[in-house]
Amino acid sequence: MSKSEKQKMIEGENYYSSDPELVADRLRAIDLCFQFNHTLPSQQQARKELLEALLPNVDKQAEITGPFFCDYGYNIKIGQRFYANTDLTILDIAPVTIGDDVMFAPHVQLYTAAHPTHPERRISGIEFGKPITIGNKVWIGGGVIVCPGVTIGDGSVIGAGSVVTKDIPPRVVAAGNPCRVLRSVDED
Ligand SMILES: CC(=O)SCCNC(=O)CCNC(=O)[C@H](O)C(C)(C)COP(=O)(O)OP(=O)(O)OC[C@H]1O[C@@H](n2cnc3c(N)ncnc32)[C@H](O)[C@@H]1OP(=O)(O)O
Repeated sequence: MSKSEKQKMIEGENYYSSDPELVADRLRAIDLCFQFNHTLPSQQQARKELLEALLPNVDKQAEITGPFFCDYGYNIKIGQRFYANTDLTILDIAPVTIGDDVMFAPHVQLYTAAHPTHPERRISGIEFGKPITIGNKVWIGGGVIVCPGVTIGDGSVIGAGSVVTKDIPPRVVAAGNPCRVLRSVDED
């Protein structure tokens, strides 16, 4: 049996996002994001239920300030004691895996989504994703963009405004565009 466009998307193969199953999944997710983003901060139970419906693979105690945006929701896994400050965007075409005790500052953007750089192939509508993995005890500073395929090691810190284009090892402070290792966290 041939793979569905959804299977191809999750497995990082070329796929078409115009596939009806994916269009329906995205509509469901962005409706839930919209509803979540239009609750009052004090509507704690409603916010919790909306996040649980949107993010079935995220620890139920995760704290996401909002506004929050994602494409599908079911491709995002987050461990215990997660906190995200305002305006988190996760384009979860491919799996996004976040460990325990992770903290995001405002305006963090995780992009698994990619399009061909070749213009004629790009306008054909074909696209693909690459997974993003963030280890345990990571702190990501304000305005950071994490590009497709990147892994950030356990215990690392990413400085504000960084664009992370390549893997970052465990237990380092890294910053800049492109993001480079500055020092070990153990020098603190
Ligand atoms: C939930 C929440 O998190 S809300 C809080 C939001 N706060 C933030 O997002 C702040 C994030 N913090 C940072 O970006 C900090 O600069 C850190 C943690 C990355 C680095 O802090 P420190 O280890 O104290 O580094 P320090 O200030 O000594 O700078 C060391 C060098 O790195 C450079 N540097 C530090 N941060 C950055 C950065 N974000 N981008 C580029 N370069 C940087 C400095 O300019 C300095 O360069 P130099 O050696 O040429 O002078």
